[in-house]
Amino acid sequence: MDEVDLFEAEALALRRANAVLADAGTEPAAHRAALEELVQHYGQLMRQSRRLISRSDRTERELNQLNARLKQLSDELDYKARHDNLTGALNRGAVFERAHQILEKSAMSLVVLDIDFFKRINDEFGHPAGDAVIRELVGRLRSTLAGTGVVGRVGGEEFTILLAGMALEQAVILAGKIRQAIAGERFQCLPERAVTSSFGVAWAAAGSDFEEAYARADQALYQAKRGGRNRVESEDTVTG
Ligand SMILES: Nc1nc2c(ncn2[C@@H]2O[C@H](COP(=O)(O)OP(=O)(O)OP(=O)(O)O)[C@@H](O)[C@H]2O)c(=O)[nH]1
Repeated sequence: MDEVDLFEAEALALRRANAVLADAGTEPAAHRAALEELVQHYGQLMRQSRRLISRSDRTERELNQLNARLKQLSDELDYKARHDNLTGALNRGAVFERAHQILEKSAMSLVVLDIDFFKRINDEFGHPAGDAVIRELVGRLRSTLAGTGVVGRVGGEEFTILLAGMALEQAVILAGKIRQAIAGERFQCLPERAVTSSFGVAWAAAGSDFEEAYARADQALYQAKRGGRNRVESEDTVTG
């Protein structure tokens, strides 16, 4: 296929001007005409170049904006993939991943907690009221923890708190404070009835298996439920 010469008209004008220049016998009028033609094409080329430059600047700005938007969307997607959208807490996958990262470097305690008789809250007050309780409960967890620990929602009404570097006894005390922060004052979103939770606490050495510690905390939680709920049990107090 023949290539299209974008500057065909300009090339012709240039060739004509060169021919006039090379011929010593040409009339001044012919020189003038060749010069006028060159000036006209030169002006046109400048106008087109300016247009092209401003168009490419605009395209570059649009590309930068698109890139920024893409980055924002990918950050949002990443956030959504790792967080529970009802409470903003880490989701199960992200909390387990975080736990493995912590255990690579240090020991930790973990607290699992589960809202007591949550099904009844849903049954009596409706699912949206249940959702509001979950949100307010996470708010109370966060304000009691005051920046200590990582909160994850690992199931519908079950949460895990990772406490890097914290001893079991301290974690049991902290779980007691959280229990009180939940049970001690009626929820603003559900003043009609008390909300309580049960707790299981376990400790994991650095480099140990998180899933095993999680199972021990879960066993302690089961004992807290069996023992009457609204209480804290630790792996040390599990009787089997
Ligand atoms: N509103 C609401 N309810 C949920 C959500 N996820 C799970 N649930 C409900 O949580 C309830 C859990 O009930 P159960 O596992 O029987 O436990 P429970 O009633 O809390 O009883 P115990 O744990 O034994 O004290 C079920 O009714 C689920 O439908 C959620 O995101 N929102």
